[in-house]
Amino acid sequence: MSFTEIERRGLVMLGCGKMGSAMLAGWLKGGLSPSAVHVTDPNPSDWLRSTDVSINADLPQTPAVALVAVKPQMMGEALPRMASYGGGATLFISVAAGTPISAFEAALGAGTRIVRAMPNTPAAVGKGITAIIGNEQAGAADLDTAEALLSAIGQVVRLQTEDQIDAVTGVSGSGPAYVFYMIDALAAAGVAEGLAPDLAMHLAKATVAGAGALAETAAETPEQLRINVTSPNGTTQAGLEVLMKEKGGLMPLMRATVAAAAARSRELKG
Ligand SMILES: NC(=O)C1=CN([C@@H]2O[C@H](COP(=O)(O)OP(=O)(O)OC[C@H]3O[C@@H](n4cnc5c(N)ncnc54)[C@H](OP(=O)(O)O)[C@@H]3O)[C@@H](O)[C@H]2O)C=CC1
Ligand SMILES: O=C(O)[C@@H]1CCC=N1
Repeated sequence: MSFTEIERRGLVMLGCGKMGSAMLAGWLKGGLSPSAVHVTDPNPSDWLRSTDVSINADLPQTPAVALVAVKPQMMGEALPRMASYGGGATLFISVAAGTPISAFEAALGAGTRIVRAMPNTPAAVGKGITAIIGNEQAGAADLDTAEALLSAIGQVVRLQTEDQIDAVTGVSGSGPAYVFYMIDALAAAGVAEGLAPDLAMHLAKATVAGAGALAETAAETPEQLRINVTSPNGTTQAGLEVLMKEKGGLMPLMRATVAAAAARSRELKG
């Protein structure tokens, strides 16, 4: 399936909140015609209204793609509206945490082509990462279509098995929230050391953004990049002796954080 087919048959979005809007912004920026996009959402945002996409109007009969971006808790209410698209003519892409492919097959029919995806919010600036996995009916062309669509908002990785998505959710789906909290924590620590709040936040944001960019592009591993910052018996060593404590340090804390998020993802399956 090509974008030409999406332009011809349409793309339907069920739910267009934070994640849906991030993706839609990427697609519109990438050249997708607003007239090809049909959104169903009870509370369209001002941003969504400012685009020329069709909102809560008549939907195409057999869109090329139906994107499901409602909260998992709303799925039971929202999905039946898409039942007429089941059976194979439309490719479904779901970004919902927790909701397994089997739940879509049960609601939409076993012949339905479904790609389950786990993106993250840096998608809003084209810096997302999305993991995808298809059901048996989703062929190579469907995965290529999903990857092409999701590439508009960042990187795409393919999974081997659906159960990997719980750990992916715990790492990269929820991960931006951990990093944002770390920015707050770093800034608050700067304020506690006497810096003005604005300056502390500026330093914290730029440090996390810069370290992230360096980690992504440098040939060295994150471990080596850390070593590069750490002068023997210097300031970083003093700081890391706290952060890297075996008990109560960041490693066990992050392990417990990701485990809790992944466990919640498994739990959402119901
Ligand atoms: N936010 C994130 O970082 C990530 C989210 N996800 C997944 O993306 C999905 C959406 O999350 P997010 O964008 O954050 O949530 P939002 O609440 O921002 O967006 C969901 C949207 O769906 C609307 N909605 C509710 N009920 C229906 C319905 N019956 N039919 C159509 N639309 C409906 C909501 O309206 P209203 O506000 O009125 O309820 C809202 O606008 C979730 O399943 C989540 O697991 C995946 C990865 C990352
Ligand atoms: O918190 C959540 O459940 C969603 C899934 C990953 C990020 N946000």
